[in-house]
Amino acid sequence: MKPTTDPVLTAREMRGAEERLMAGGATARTLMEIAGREAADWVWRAAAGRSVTVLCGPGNNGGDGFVIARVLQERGLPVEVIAPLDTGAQAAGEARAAYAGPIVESADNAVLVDCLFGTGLSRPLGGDLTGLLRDLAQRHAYRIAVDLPSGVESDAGRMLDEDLPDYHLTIALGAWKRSHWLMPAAARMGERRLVDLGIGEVAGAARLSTTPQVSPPPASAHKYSRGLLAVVGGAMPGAAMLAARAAMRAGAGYVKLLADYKSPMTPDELVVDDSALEESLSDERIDAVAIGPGLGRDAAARGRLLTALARADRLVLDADALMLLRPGDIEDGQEVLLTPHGGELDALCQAFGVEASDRIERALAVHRLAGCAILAKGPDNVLIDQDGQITLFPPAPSWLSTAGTGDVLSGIAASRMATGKNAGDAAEEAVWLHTLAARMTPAPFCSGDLIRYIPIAYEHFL
Ligand SMILES: NC(=O)C1=CN([C@@H]2O[C@H](COP(=O)(O)OP(=O)(O)OC[C@H]3O[C@@H](n4cnc5c(N)ncnc54)[C@H](OP(=O)(O)O)[C@@H]3O)[C@@H](O)[C@H]2O)[C@@H](O)CC1
Ligand SMILES: [K+]
Repeated sequence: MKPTTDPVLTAREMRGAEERLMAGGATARTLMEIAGREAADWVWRAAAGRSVTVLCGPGNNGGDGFVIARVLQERGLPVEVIAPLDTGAQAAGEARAAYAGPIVESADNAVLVDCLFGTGLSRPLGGDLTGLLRDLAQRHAYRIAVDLPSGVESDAGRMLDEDLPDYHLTIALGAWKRSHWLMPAAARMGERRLVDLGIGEVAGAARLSTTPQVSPPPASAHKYSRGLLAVVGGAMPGAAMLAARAAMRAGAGYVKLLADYKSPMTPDELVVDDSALEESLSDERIDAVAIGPGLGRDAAARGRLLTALARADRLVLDADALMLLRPGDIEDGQEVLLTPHGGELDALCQAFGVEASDRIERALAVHRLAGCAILAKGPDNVLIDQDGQITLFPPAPSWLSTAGTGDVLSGIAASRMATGKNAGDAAEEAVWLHTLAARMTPAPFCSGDLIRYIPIAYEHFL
């Protein structure tokens, strides 16, 4: 298992972590005081002397708001509090009593601090509260969410109401919540900061990916020792070619395209092997196989997929291969990475009889039933590695929403696997290489442009 140094928790895991802190002597009130003070530091910096409105809700998120308001006022900042609901939680009530400043119906200040709801939000806000939030958002040029923007459900990245405001800064308390890194919620949060409450590691929790370190080839390297990747082509040349071209720049020493076409666009460095698939895959020097981009979805394509699965132990399955995969295809002892986008994850769930609605739960179920690692790719990548560890990532640039970038990602992941990385590490490195290449490629770009920036991204992680 990877260390969960930066855990990403569900609301339930967060409550468990809070209970452990309390068993160690902390109280809800002391935790609120620490969280509120630390959050106030961030608000103080962002406000830079400007006036602040704190919107406080009925629970402990509202209690944090009263601490923030008190601390900012003690430091001399002009502060007003709006508290549209009665305070319910005991610690929050104490925090409210300790705040001596103005409580108003509405306010026009420079900075809005949203402490209406955090992880305790259990249902949509409804008309009055959404109206209030939208109105306040219009009146405040700079908006900060404490723990979570109100209206975000903690675990699945869902918005419980429509047309809620965007924020410039979101201050997570104690630990990241899954929705800090899942769309569509993550897109509303602006910059993210984390306040440490000493929660430490949480067994079984998701983790936030940290930047990888890749290596140069060892001094004694030759093309085979660096990893031979076979990309299995099929009906359409373009997508397999993209995956192969990306793989050539992501670490493998030798990339072969197994297909019966040679287009004028084929790079000189790419070896195209058009012999029968059984024969070309019998080369024992092959370290990993990538199959799916441009494979097709007919019986011949399914035949090529079964041949690849019969002949290779380490594979990346993408695109059409994911539409063709069936329960029982992957055998024990094989190391396989699936890289589905949303529609392909739907198809996998259908093929494997998975009914969960939460994306992470769906990916976990496919991981268990298919017996492999899975990278659910998109603007918010979710990785389940071979051991079931969930890893989330900082958001990828939205310019990646263009044809072929998924083929590039699976090509990079396959290249990393060919170098000897296990499926989970290969996928994690691929996401970072792909994301950084996208940040550096002049936009709007197409997937071919993106490929040229993979080596520059690689160099960055050396
Ligand atoms: N964990 C930790 O270590 C720490 C946690 N801290 C803070 O605690 C926060 C979690 O606090 P929390 O559990 O009190 O939840 P919170 O989000 O304030 O709201 C719950 C209240 O709202 C109500 N309510 C819900 N939905 C509603 C709706 N649609 N419309 C109206 N009401 C609605 C709900 O009522 P009920 O559903 O019970 O009817 C309940 O009264 C967390 O985000 C962080 O900020 C820090 O202080 C320190 C360390
Ligand atoms: K909030």
